[in-house]
Amino acid sequence: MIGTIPTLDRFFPDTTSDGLFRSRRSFVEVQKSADAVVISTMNSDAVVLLETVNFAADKHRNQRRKDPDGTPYINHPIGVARILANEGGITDINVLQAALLHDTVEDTDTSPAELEAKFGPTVARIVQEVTDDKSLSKQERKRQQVEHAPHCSREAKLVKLADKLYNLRDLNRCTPVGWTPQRVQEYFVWACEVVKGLKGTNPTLEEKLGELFTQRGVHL
Ligand SMILES: Nc1nc2c(ncn2[C@@H]2O[C@H](COP(=O)(O)OP(=O)(O)O)[C@@H](OP(=O)(O)OP(=O)(O)O)[C@H]2O)c(=O)[nH]1
Repeated sequence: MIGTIPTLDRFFPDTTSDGLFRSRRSFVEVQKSADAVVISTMNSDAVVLLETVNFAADKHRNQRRKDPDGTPYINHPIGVARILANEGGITDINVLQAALLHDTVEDTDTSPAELEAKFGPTVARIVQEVTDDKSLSKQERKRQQVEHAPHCSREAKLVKLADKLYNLRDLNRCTPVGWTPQRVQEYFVWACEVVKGLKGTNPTLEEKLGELFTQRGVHL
């Protein structure tokens, strides 16, 4: 699109210098060329997702997965978001952002207030819903996930479904360092109990989870 010289304020009337969540309008980049100002438009959702994945990558920068290769941790949240988009058919930007950020509060120094200031209340709320209370014992955290799953919002249920699908596939791919076959099986059994409370949210993701459980002799 070729146009006259605009002021950026005209295109970012609702954007703050440090806030992204209000800048949902078309992102307009102005480039001066020899004889005209070229205005190219870029999907604002793409910009928001780039900022979100950059934030998550920075927060998880020193963390690795438990697999023998020590895969960078950020591969997990990116994978969860990709499952939602590519397999779950999810286009809700808040859900995709929450997937990218889902372990930042639980596993890094990120606070819920920081997420709300940067990404808005909806994203912060979804992340909070999928965040375990690390002050509790592992047994109690696992119990609470089963108990809370049915009461989560649909958005949080989607993130939880994709999170479990990613982790179960990862367990089939390779065993985390120090895990016995029994511990792997126990994770499948426990994950199935959580997923039972998420049923009726996304048929495709639930079917794929069901197949993994069946292969392990566990039934949804
Ligand atoms: N399968 C797999 N999981 C890995 C790997 N590296 C890290 N994890 C994480 O380990 C957690 C599961 O391990 P557990 O021993 O059951 O839980 P814990 O870390 O809370 O003690 C999951 O995180 P979580 O946030 O606790 O998820 P969830 O337990 O709520 O599903 C999963 O994302 C890996 O290489 N493979």
